[in-house]
This record gives sequence, structure tokens and C-alpha cells, in this order.
Amino acid sequence: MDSLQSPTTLLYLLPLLVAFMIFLLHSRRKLPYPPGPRGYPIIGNMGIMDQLTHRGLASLAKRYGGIFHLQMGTVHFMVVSTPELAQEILQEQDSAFCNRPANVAMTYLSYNRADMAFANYGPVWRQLRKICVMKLFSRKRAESWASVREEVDSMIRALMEKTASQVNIGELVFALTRNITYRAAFGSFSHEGQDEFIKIMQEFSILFGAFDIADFFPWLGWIHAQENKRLVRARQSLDRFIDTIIDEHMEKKKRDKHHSKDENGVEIEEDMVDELMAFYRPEDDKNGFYDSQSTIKLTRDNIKAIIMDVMFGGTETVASPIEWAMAELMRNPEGLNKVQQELTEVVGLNRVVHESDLENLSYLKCVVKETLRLHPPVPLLRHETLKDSVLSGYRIPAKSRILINAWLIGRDPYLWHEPEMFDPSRFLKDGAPDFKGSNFEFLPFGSGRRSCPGMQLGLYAVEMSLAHLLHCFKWELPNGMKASEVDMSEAFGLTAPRAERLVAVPTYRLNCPL
Ligand code: HEM
Repeated sequence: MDSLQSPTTLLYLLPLLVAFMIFLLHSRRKLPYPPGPRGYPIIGNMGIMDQLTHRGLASLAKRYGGIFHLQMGTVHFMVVSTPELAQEILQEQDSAFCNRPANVAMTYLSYNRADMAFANYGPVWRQLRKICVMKLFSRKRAESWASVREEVDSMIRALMEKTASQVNIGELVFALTRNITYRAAFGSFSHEGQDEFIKIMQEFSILFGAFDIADFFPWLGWIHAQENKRLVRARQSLDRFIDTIIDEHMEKKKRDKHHSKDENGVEIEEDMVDELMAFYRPEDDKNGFYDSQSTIKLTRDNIKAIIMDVMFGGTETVASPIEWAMAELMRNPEGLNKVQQELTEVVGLNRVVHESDLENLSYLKCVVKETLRLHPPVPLLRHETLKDSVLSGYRIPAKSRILINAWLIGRDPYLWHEPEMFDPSRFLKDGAPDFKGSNFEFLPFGSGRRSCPGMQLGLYAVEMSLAHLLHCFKWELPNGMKASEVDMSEAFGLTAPRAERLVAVPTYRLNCPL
């Protein structure tokens, strides 16, 4: 008998045959990746890395559709630009798509993801988010903060000195939001301290955006970060800065242990560091992340990283829509007139705007919404898959980067009538979309588990600042510039800021002093 046909040989070959059949069946059943540009071996599509902006991805979406695939080194990117798929990711399959990607710099500078924004999805993130939402970001808390009101007042006072002269609105509002978040985070205000902190944050911002080869070949990751001297220096300067502040707060706490009022009888207002220190766990405490009552305890690294979230989350994202709204209104005198008329009717010209007025300023609220539609400060929502998933019949492996192009969805002509036009009144119509997270054609704050926890606080600061700027002053363009000449181009950056700072001339319009 031929040896190949012997029963023993067949017995050995059978399992191999079965395994081969299973492999064939499995590979046949494997779903395809979404369509996308063909890449090169090893580097994939890294040759078009400069297209990873909302505009670059919008032009690729024209060619490849509402979902497409890019491979950067070993990392898969899935780019989505339809509200239906956004809903599937942020609502129906949120639990599988709610991780946050972080590059080498983000991981290192957030103390190995000790914050909320970059924390991996799981129990630690859930607890951090609970603390932040309850203690740091509630609107009630925001309204009780003197910092927003006082900083807006001092901006208006500074503007009154400049009446009839050219004002750089961009610089003005960026300084305003930096002051608000700095005071909210650290309490007292010192110009030297703030200047130092701004320098640290600017360096962080550059490093966050910098390209690193290890971002696309993650196995090069952590070792690489330790070798990057610039990253190490940046984190050391944040350490020095916030450690001093934490020590001062600890001293203050010991001093004020039995007092809730200061020496002048004024209630002591707690800043964010105070709030977070209530959960402080010294580094040498070996009792773990929770105490006996299962309350989360925070290390210094957690506190530093959360403060950094607040400074990044709350500064540019708030300043950018104020400046864009002013620019859109300067280009649209009819809209400007309408919003100022509403302010005159609701508030009058004999006093300034109060918080309680905001709910009656419906056109102003539409101006804010229309600005967030056209210029979302976070144009690309960045998520990461926790496990192998399927989207629209395509294979999405675990750890894929998901980019939802909120900017493009907000300008889709199938969803929005005349989408390029600035028309706040579209939001006055019955059934107009809202940004609370259940209308997937309008996602300035995202939706689902990773949506923005600072939304109420951010809106409050945007609405208050805009209401004051528009109520207190008439605005004109400088040097006889025409409305159509206002430059509306964007600079490259995570928050799509204006390329050219907006400059305009204010004239005081109230009948009363501030
Ligand atoms: C108008 C102002 C703001 C806009 C448009 C905005 C927008 C966003 C967006 C789009 C996200 C990502 C959502 C997602 O991935 O699905 C986000 C996340 C976040 N925002 Fe905001 N934001 C604003 C203000 C603020 C403020 C004032 C703070 C804090 C003081 C803040 C803190 C955060 C944090 C910590 C996260 C990460 C949340 C997480 O990963 O769990 N934001 N924001």
C-alpha cells in the first residue's frame, strides 16, 4: 500500500486538513476594511499625513465616501463623516468606541494618562469624570464663580478706555478665557504666575501636535518618550509650577481649618485645586486608589493632569467661538443689528447683562449655535476602539483610531440648507437641532460617554462674554474695511482658530457707567 494512503498517515493529516479548512473559511468570512487610498508597504498612507486635518479629510471623503480607511504605519485610522455613522459610534456602539487615543507626547505629558481626557475608558476614568462633573464643571458652580463675571467686567472696562480705537478682539478674548480658567483653577491671580503658566502650556501645545514616529509604530512608544529631552523638560516645569501651588493650598487648608470666611468676613471661595485636594492621597500612601468607603483618592499626578485638562479644555475652545462669532457678525451687519436690538429690548441700555437675562436672549443663543456649526472648536472627534468591531459592514480592529469629522457634518448640503451661509435664524425653527448630543448632524460637544463635561461652563463663558461685548459696544471694521473683506481663513491647530486675528473699533453704547 502507498504510504500516503495508509490509515495512520490519514489520521495525522486529518487534523491539519480540518485546521486548513477552518482557516480558509475564517479568512473568507473576514470582513473588508472600509475603502481608502492604497498605501505603501510598512508605512501605509504615511505619505499623506498632512491630510489628517478636518479639511484634508473632507476632500478624501469626497473620493472615498462617508467612511474610509487609512493605515499609518501599524495604526488603522477610520474616518467617518455622516450623522448615521456618528450615531452608531457615539450612541449604539459607544461602549466599544469610547476609548481616547493619545500620542507619545500626550501620554507622557498627562502623567501616563492620569487625567480624564486621555484616560483609558474604565473604572478610573469613570471616577475621575464623576469628580470633575460634580465638583468642577457644573453650571451652577460656574454661575457662582466670580471669576467669569469679574473677568468679563474687567475686559469691558479695558475696552472702554479704547473706545473709538482699533482693538485686537482675538488677543482680547484669548486673554479673557486664560484669566477665567487660571482663576477658576488656582484661585488667586498673579500676572507673573500666569505668564509662567502660559509659557508652560504653550510648550505643551506645541509638543501635543508634534509628529513622532512612535505614534505610528507604538512599540517604539514609552522608551522613546523618556529619551525626548524636550518632553521631560516640559513636564518638569509643570511639576515645579503646580507642586508649589499644591503646597500653598495645603498650607492654606491647615491655616483655615476652622474658618469658612476670611479676615474680612467674606466666604472663602474654593478653587479647583481646593476641590481636588479633598480627594488627595499622598504618593507614599499604599492603600490604593480607593479608601475604605470606596471613594476615589487622587495623587498629585492626577491633580496636575486634571488641571491641565481644564486649562486646555477651557481656554481655546471658549475663546475661539467668541472671536469667530464676532467675525461672522462683522461680515453680516443685518445679524449684528438683530442681536443688538434683542439686547436693547431684553436688557435695555441702562444696565449691563445679568446671568438671568441669558435665557431670554434667544437670537444671541442662535448666533452661538450657528458659530459652533460653522466653526466647531473641536472639528475632529478622536476616539479609539476597545475591541474588534463592525461598522457599516466593515471590519474595525481593536485599537483603531476613529476620527469623526464634525466640521464636515456641520456643512453637509444634504443636512443643512445653504450650509456655507451664516444664518443664526435656522436655529429658531421648530425641530432645529440642538447640541446636547442627540442630534448627530450637530456635534460641537460630541455625544455619549466621552462628550464634553465642560459644556455648561463653556457655553456660560461664551454667552456672557459675547452678550457683554455686543451689548456694551457698537462695532465697526477699521480703516473703512468692507464686511466682505473680513478674512475668514483658519490656522492649522487642534481647535481650528482664525488665521488672522479679528480687529474692530468699539464705541460705548450704554447710558450708564459699568
Ligand atoms: C465652547 C466650549 C467647548 C467646546 C466646543 C468643547 C468641545 C469638546 C469636545 C468636542 C470634546 C470631545 C467629545 C468627544 O470626544 O466625543 C470635549 C471633551 C472634553 N472637554 Fe470640552 N469643550 C468646550 C469647553 C470645555 C471646558 C470649559 C472644559 C473644562 C473646563 C472642557 C473640558 C473637556 C474635557 C476634560 C474633555 C474630555 C472628556 C473625556 O474624555 O471624558 N471643555 N470638549
